[in-house]
Parts: sequence; C-alpha cells; structure tokens
Amino acid sequence: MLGRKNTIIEDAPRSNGEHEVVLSARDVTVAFGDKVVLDKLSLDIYRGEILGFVGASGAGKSVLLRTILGLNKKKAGAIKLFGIDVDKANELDRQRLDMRLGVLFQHGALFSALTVQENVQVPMREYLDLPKKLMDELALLKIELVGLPRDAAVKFPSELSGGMIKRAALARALALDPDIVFLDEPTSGLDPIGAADFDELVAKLRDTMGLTVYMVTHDLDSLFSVCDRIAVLGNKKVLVEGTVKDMLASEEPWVKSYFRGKRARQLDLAARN
Ligand SMILES: Nc1ncnc2c1ncn2[C@@H]1O[C@H](COP(=O)(O)OP(=O)(O)OP(=O)(O)O)[C@@H](O)[C@H]1O
Repeated sequence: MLGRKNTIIEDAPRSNGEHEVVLSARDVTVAFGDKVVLDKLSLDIYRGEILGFVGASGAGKSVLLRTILGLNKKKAGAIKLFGIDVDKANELDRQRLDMRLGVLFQHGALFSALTVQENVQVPMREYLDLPKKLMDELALLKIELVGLPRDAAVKFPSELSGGMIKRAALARALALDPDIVFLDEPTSGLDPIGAADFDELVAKLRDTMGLTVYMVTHDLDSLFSVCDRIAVLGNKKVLVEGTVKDMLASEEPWVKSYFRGKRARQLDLAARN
C-alpha cells in the first residue's frame, strides 16, 4: 500500500447496500449564469465511511460541498440528508438537520478574536441553550477529544500552530456531536507528520464515534491511508467511485494520471523504503 500508515482500510467496501445512506445527491445541477459547474451529479455516502472526494482544481468540489450545505442554490436535482429531502424540509427540520452536520472549512476559519474554547462554543450558542459552566465543560471535552492540551482552550488562533488550528476547527465541527462531518482539504498546509496525525485522528473519531466523514482532499496520502471510498469529480459529475484498488485499476485518463502518476509513484517508492 502506498504512502502513510494504512491505519484502517483494507479495501473493505462499505457501500454494498447493507449500509444506511446518510447523504444522497441525485441529478444535482448547479450553474452560475450560463456556466454549468455540476451537471446531473449523483453520489451516495454511507454511515460510518470516510469518503475522499477528489478532482482537478476548479472541477467543482467546493461548489458541491456548498450546495450540500445549502449555501449554493441548485438548478435541478435532489439532496437528501438522513433520508430527508432538504428542499422539502421545513425550518425546524432544516435546523435539526444542520445540527447533525459538522463542517471544517478549508482554512480552519476560526474566529480570530475568540479563544479556542469560545470558538468551539459558537455552534453551541447558536443551537443549544445551556448554562455557561456546562458549555465550558463540553468545549473542553471536544478540545481533548481532538488531541489538544487543555491549556489550548484559552489560546487565540494566532497563538496556535497550523496543526493545532486544524484540530481546534475540528473540535468546533464536532461541537454538536454531528453524524457527519465535511472536511474541506483538512491536511492542506500541514507537514507530512502533522497531516498523518490528523488523518489518524479522523480515522479514530470515525471508529470510536461512528462518524461519517466527507473529505475533500488533494492529499494522496490521505486517500490511500484513511479513505474507505473515493469519488472523483470530473466532467461536471462523479466520474469514478470506488476503493483505492478501483482507482488504481481505472483507465479514466485523469484518474490514471492522478493515482498512477509521478507523485503517486514517488509515494509508493517512499513507502517501500
Ligand atoms: N459563486 C460563484 N460564482 C460564479 N462561479 C463560481 C462561483 N463559485 C464557484 N464558481 C466556479 O465554479 C467552478 C468550480 O469551483 P470550485 O471552487 O468548486 O472548484 P474546486 O474543485 O473546489 O477547486 P479547488 O480544488 O481549486 O479548490 C470554478 O470555475 C469557479 O470559478
């Protein structure tokens, strides 16, 4: 196996129909003016899996993520979360759905004027009505859960390393005990050891909390080491989806050059040495 430690997966399919679909996108079309970015895209995500979502720069990965989160409008198609069509959900249902989703945006997006603990409490304040003491304890629990020391709670983002910022942002994404977390390039900007540690944390959370993970990534190491399944975005839809093995066997030109190109071969060599 290529790259970093292969902590969890041995190409075990979690997608064979025995697993609950947590998120389904059907024939989703998104356009900005005349420019169609996603064209009848369909995708399912299963409970407890780590799905890696890849595609060329500008292919529409962020647009799809934003569309799933309700931040972009669709032109056509349907998105169901936990079996509920988001377009048909009333305000209360939508709020309940939102509480089941955690999001880590690409650059961590912590509020710079708030401490780590206060950042983690932002979703709690938005959705829950809890006494401050309880919120403080809950936030500390999340901070420890992501492997940060307790004293990180009172620090501001500017006082943290890149890896600590990602962990703090993950703690915030986990604030409401979501069923699914969306991670947008979580290891970008981290050194290989920091990135490997982060991947390991994600796998551990999946294993211990039964979390479902949707991970947009360019990081081949992450794809090889922690993703159960990979979906490749191209030509405005999901071009190929499957296990690492499927990716390595694919003759789709972009998939081939991505997974069997120079960088992949370098990783393979590094892993063998
Ligand atoms: N609000 C918008 N208005 C107009 N065009 C947009 C908007 N948002 C995204 N796009 C266009 O949609 C296309 C897909 O962008 P997107 O950011 O989803 O790519 P990506 O796959 O996430 O790329 P990267 O890997 O570089 O982050 C791009 O051509 C982008 O310019």
